[in-house]
Amino acid sequence: MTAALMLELRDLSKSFELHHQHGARLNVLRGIDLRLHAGECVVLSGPSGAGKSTLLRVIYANYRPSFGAVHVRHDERWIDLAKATPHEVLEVRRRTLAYVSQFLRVIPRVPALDIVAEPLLQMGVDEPEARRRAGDLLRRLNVPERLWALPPSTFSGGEQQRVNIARGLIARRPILLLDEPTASLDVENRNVVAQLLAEARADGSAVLGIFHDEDMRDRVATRLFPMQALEAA
Ligand SMILES: Nc1ncnc2c1ncn2[C@@H]1O[C@H](COP(=O)(O)OP(=O)(O)OP(=O)(O)O)[C@@H](O)[C@H]1O
Repeated sequence: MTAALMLELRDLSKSFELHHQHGARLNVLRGIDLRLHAGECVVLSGPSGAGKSTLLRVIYANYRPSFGAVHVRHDERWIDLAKATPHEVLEVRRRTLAYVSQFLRVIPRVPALDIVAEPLLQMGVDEPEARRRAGDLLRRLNVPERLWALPPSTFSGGEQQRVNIARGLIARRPILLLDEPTASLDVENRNVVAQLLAEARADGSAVLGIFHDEDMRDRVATRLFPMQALEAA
């Protein structure tokens, strides 16, 4: 059986208007076509400035593309996020699309355990179960138990990143977008993340990510998607 198509980008382009430079335009993405299937891990590769992070942000609907389509399979129907309403975007993010960036957006005064459990609570999992699963995941990611009741604002970069990964992976989503989620992690914790991604793929998640570390890229990628920097318009 062929794996289900989960995400399809068609002729996608993105340019930014540079307001401080008299409205000059910077072309970052042009004519991107990409198909992502369940169980795949496609890694975006290419030099700094090639538009890798921009592409993930366009897919997550943080940026609207200048041209083209972002088709996402959501509840067995297709939604073009380039044209979706804000309500549809939120629905897709709640159940279909997860985005794990390099940095944890710390919510003041909320303990690490609650930050990780929150996506499960939003899906209707009861609180004791959500907190138990959050603890299990933090333990796997070697976040010491003494930190779980504390807000992560004082955590080290690597500890914050592991809380961020736990929050992003705890509620299994069909499509995972990962922007350098392992940049500040040591080898042992990178291994844990590689294992968690393998489990997500085995469960049918489709993964699209950026990993600058070559070793990590080689371990997790089923395919590379090369990108090149464009000239300014
Ligand atoms: N909001 C924005 N407004 C204007 N220009 C932007 C914006 N976001 C990104 N850019 C520009 O788009 C280009 C691509 O940036 P992007 O961060 O997507 O590259 P990247 O391939 O992820 O790079 P790196 O590997 O260094 O993280 C850069 O020249 C950047 O300055």
